Amino acid sequence: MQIAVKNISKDFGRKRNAVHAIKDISLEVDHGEFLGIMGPSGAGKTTLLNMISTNERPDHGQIVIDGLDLTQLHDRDQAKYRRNKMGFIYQSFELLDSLNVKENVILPLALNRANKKLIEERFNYMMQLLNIEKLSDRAIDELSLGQRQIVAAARALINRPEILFADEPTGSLDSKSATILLNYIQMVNEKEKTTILMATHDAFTASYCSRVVFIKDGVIFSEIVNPGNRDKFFEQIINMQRTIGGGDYFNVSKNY
Ligand SMILES: Nc1ncnc2c1ncn2[C@@H]1O[C@H](COP(=O)(O)OP(=O)(O)OP(=O)(O)O)[C@@H](O)[C@H]1O
Repeated sequence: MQIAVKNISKDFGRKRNAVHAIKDISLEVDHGEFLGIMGPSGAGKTTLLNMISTNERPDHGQIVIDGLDLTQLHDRDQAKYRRNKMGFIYQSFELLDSLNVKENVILPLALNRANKKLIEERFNYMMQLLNIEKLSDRAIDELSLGQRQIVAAARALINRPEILFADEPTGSLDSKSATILLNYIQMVNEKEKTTILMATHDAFTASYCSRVVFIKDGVIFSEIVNPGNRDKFFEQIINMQRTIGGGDYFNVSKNY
């Protein structure tokens, strides 16, 4: 087991206005898993991801990764841990418009003061792996949304993170771009053995995972393991969404 989430809780606000975003959640994730986190809007998906990635501190409980209790680290050491071991992809890409594609992708290595040769090697490898070599010199505003997200994935992965966190990575993409991105993420999971934690409300996106945990109102409601067939898994996810309820997050009609 790589990640042990032990009895974490998180409240926002105070007293009468307090929101109990996460209530005593425990969860284990193995090395190389591709874990999906699903649940209705406001269920606590982003808060849970942010706590596991140390971007947010839990009020109670521990996050233990490879035997190290990250909740015991000071902010500065947590930031260093994130830089060295974790990669992030968000719905909004978070690329810097003032830099071109190459400059964006190599940024994590440049910030870590990696040597030039390593930067070139890793850059070429990543661009080839994700099939975006042609985009190297482009400006960010010359890219389609799908291309932007694959560039964001390249940047998240250039450091060879042990864990990739993806929060609604397909949320801004059309179905074709989403499919391309998900195939690349799955390939990276298999080829690089990167552990992936992905929050999504979209059943098709979640069907790429090896396991999906469903949260509702800040607690784990259930989980499903991919039976080894994506279509079947997709159906199981849809059925679980129906069981949980929770309004408009059912993205069933999306025709991929
Ligand atoms: N910074 C914050 N301040 C106050 N309340 C917050 C904050 N962040 C999250 N919350 C609340 O905590 C709960 C869980 O939010 P969270 O964003 O984790 O849910 P989610 O499942 O990711 O939702 P969505 O699918 O809509 O993104 C919600 O009720 C939300 O309003």
